[in-house]
Amino acid sequence: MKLRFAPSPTGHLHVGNARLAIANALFARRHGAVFLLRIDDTDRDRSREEYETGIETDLRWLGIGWQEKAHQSARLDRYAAAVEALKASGRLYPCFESELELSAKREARLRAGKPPVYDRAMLKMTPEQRARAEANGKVPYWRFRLSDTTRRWNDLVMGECSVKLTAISDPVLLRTDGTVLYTLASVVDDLELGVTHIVRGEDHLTNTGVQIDLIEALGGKPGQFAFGHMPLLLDEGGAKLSKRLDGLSLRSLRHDGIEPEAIVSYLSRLGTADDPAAMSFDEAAAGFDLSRVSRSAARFDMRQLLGLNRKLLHQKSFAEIQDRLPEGATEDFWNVIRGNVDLTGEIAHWWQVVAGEITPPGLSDEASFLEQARETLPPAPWDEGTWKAWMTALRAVSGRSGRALFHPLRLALTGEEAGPELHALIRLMGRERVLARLQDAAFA
Ligand SMILES: Nc1ncnc2c1ncn2[C@@H]1O[C@H](COP(=O)(O)OP(=O)(O)OP(=O)(O)O)[C@@H](O)[C@H]1O
Repeated sequence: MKLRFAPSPTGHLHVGNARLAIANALFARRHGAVFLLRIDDTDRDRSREEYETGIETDLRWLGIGWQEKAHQSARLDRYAAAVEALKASGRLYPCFESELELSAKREARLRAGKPPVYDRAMLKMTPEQRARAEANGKVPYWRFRLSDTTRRWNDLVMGECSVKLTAISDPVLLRTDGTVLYTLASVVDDLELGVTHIVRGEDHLTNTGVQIDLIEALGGKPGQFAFGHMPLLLDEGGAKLSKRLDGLSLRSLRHDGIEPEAIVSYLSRLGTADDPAAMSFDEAAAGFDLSRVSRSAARFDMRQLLGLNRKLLHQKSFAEIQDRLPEGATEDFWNVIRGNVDLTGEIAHWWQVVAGEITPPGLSDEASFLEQARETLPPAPWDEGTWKAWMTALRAVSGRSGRALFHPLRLALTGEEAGPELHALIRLMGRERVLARLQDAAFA
């Protein structure tokens, strides 16, 4: 078994692309199949090496490896050979009509109440007519003559699908400049590189009937491939994600401090009836089933992803996160803050709170209370009973309790309205820092 993920290196992978990469990788892991990374780089103007490097970085970050890699740009001779074979079998025929002529024909057919399908006029051209056109400097493009049949397949996601080829215009597979179209390149690759399962986005669904026809014309069997078309992923506003728009890229999520496991967990169960849960790559693979994926478009929900990220961070041990903690950060520090971070980027902030500087909140209204807090602060050394002893003393001198007692303290000590438990934070901060913070807040 072999699956492939085939991105074009024309931008950074977004979460929609990632959904497909993850689906292929999980399917491959679950069934022990080979994962092929195919770089669809035939668009020389838009393809860039840095994007290809970026795709590899993103995939590795998600925990996706590949056993094989191919570049379409290195296989142009294979596409040329397929073109020759199709010409020889008469399935590829030359056409000379201009865009203008074609649109006039389309309109005439529509006016006559017929579907605007190409009329195959060029199939009837005699060798003399063709020679004359070429002598006049015209260069043909080439269309693939579709079978007069309906192609059917049982899609792994969409269920029973069919495409009536007589309702479709014969597609152009070779341009006047000699370059081939994606449909041809993709089919040649899938046939020659031994792919067995084609799992891709719904944007390729309408083309599948044509591809099955082409597979057969190139010597394959119509049922040789299993197809699965996953619905497109929309952004929170309902728009289709695109590399061109650089929206919701994996790169930006990584920079924002999202964990790769959160993305894999979220995207592997998106559009299924399963509740989103934080899981490892192997757990995600074990329960992955394309037939459970909804057939309608899914919407990306950042809150769900952040929720999973928070859970995953909470579960991480010091050893697992250590290399991403600020220098000097201890296991105690991690255990105190880990329940309070949505994103790894927030860790540095809490490190500043316990071991660095914060902007003092202006609490001059609370100056006398903060002074009482300084006076009642127990002497060093501190232990687990310190906080309780301090609060008992402070309650007695200030007459405060509940929020009136804790809120100004939290603000003065951390600069934040909410966060990890204060009793744990003060032990990480140490007595001198606590005293300084109380003073700074009173005079800010
Ligand atoms: N919004 C999306 N949701 C789900 N899958 C998508 C989405 N966009 C692309 N894909 C899938 O991602 C895979 C890689 O495709 P490709 O590199 O052509 O991405 P693309 O974002 O459509 O590119 P571009 O924006 O440059 O046209 C394909 O299987 C494609 O079907």
